[in-house]
Amino acid sequence: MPIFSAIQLRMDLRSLILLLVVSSGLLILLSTLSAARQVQRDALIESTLEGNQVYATRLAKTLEHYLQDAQYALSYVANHMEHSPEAVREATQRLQQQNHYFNSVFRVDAEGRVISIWPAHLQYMEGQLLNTAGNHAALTQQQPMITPPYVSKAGNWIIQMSYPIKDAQGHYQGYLGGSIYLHDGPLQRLIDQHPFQNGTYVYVVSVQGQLIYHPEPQRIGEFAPQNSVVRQLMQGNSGSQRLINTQNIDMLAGYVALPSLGWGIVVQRPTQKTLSSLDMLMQDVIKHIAPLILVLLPLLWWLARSISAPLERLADNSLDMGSKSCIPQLQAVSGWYYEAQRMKQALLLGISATQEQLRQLKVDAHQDPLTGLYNRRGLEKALNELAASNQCFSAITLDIDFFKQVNDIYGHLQGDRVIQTIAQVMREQAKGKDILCRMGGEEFLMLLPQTSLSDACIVAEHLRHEVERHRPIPDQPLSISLGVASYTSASPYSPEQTLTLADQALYTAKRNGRNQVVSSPPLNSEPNA
Ligand SMILES: Nc1nc2c(ncn2[C@@H]2O[C@H](COP(=O)(O)OP(=O)(O)OP(=O)(O)O)[C@@H](O)[C@H]2O)c(=O)[nH]1
Repeated sequence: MPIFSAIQLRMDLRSLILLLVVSSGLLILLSTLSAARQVQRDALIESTLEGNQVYATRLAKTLEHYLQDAQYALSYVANHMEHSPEAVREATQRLQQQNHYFNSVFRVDAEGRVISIWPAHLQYMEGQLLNTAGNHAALTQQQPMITPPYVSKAGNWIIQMSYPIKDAQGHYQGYLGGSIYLHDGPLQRLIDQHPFQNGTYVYVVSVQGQLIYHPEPQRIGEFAPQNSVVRQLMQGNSGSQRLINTQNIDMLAGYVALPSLGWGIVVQRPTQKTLSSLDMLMQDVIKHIAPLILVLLPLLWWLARSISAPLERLADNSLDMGSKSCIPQLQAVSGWYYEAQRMKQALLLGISATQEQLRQLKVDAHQDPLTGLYNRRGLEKALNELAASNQCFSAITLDIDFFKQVNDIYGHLQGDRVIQTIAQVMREQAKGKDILCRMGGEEFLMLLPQTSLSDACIVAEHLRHEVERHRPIPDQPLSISLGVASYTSASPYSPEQTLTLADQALYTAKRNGRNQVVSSPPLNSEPNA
């Protein structure tokens, strides 16, 4: 047997309904969760990108103001500074200590020699030629500027801000400079003023693609032009995007270019961190749905059972459609829904019709169609019942005399009428429990339960007389010959042999001249009539 049909046979309607409902429910739930997750995910990514860009814009403005303020403070002091060594020292000290813009402030002459520097621990450099990238840039350009990041003498990544100093004739006299640490300095305090708990961080990049600030200090000074956001900033573009960064991490970045400084600010958050809240949200949703499912499952089971139960009972009860209890049992099944009700009605109609046909078949099998009396099969059944109940009975066999003549003279239809008349007379003479039978042709038999031979002979004589009286064919006299025998518990003959005795008596009656009753044994020799 193919596997599929084997499975089909085992699967009942209840399991099918459950399977269907549970699987479609799960499918709907999963697709809803998946769609909700997708929508939520897109919204989260969108809002994170937007939030990062807004924050980058705000930070850019703050940074721009900060550096403008620092530049202004530097220019103001440079423009108003006295040239005496004490005045220069006091000015550098005040600028460094009061405003907190710079990690160090220094006055450098036109050759690049340090005239004054603050804080105090750097004063060993005074009088020395300053050999830094910032110094070279300031001396070369001789205008207000901010350098790209470089490593200071003390080994720190810094940027240098400088403002040129000129005498009354406009001759270049050196510059006033300030250094800003790119890590652990005012820049970091400014950028990290709002610490993030959610994995978000900020970095600052120059138009050359060099990291000016990064929370991992070892990365400051690194060039990252392969980073797509850095590339956008190098072209002066602002915006937001999802990207894989140089560390191969999926990021959501908002970025803003600061053309006035030649810098770009990037605020970014790992995508995975953003989406982790989504997983928690989904877990919450499932936690809320799970009890509902637990309540629903038994309900579904009950529903599936209620749907399948009437069909199961209809099927079970229909198996025994021949039994009398079948119809009442089917009627007791509650067909609470349309299809079950229709199936119940169809089964009741079908089984009633089948039972009626069976009944008719049984009747037909035991009945002679011309007279309505029992046929030979009916006789057998009646005889078996008599034998089973061990009842005594008498048998009268009878045969129409010269019936062939009737058929020959008047035809078979008239012959049939005569046969029906004999049957009618037998019915009229019979009592309630008497069994009437047409054995075939014009031969009949009467079984009289609980009747002695002498009483049976009286009945036989009545029959003979009544037949003689009837004239179904007016000009044709009608008579019958009869043989009678009896069966009792003391009888040496079986019930079947008793019928043979009656038959033999009938032949005797025929031989003796017909139209008479002969008993076996003859009446005067009956032992106990
Ligand atoms: N009309 C009709 N005739 C039948 C039927 N069955 C048998 N017969 C006829 O009954 C006749 C029986 O004839 P026989 O057996 O010679 O007996 P009989 O003429 O009655 O003579 P005895 O019995 O010796 O008195 C035959 O002609 C059969 O054709 C039937 O159902 N209808």
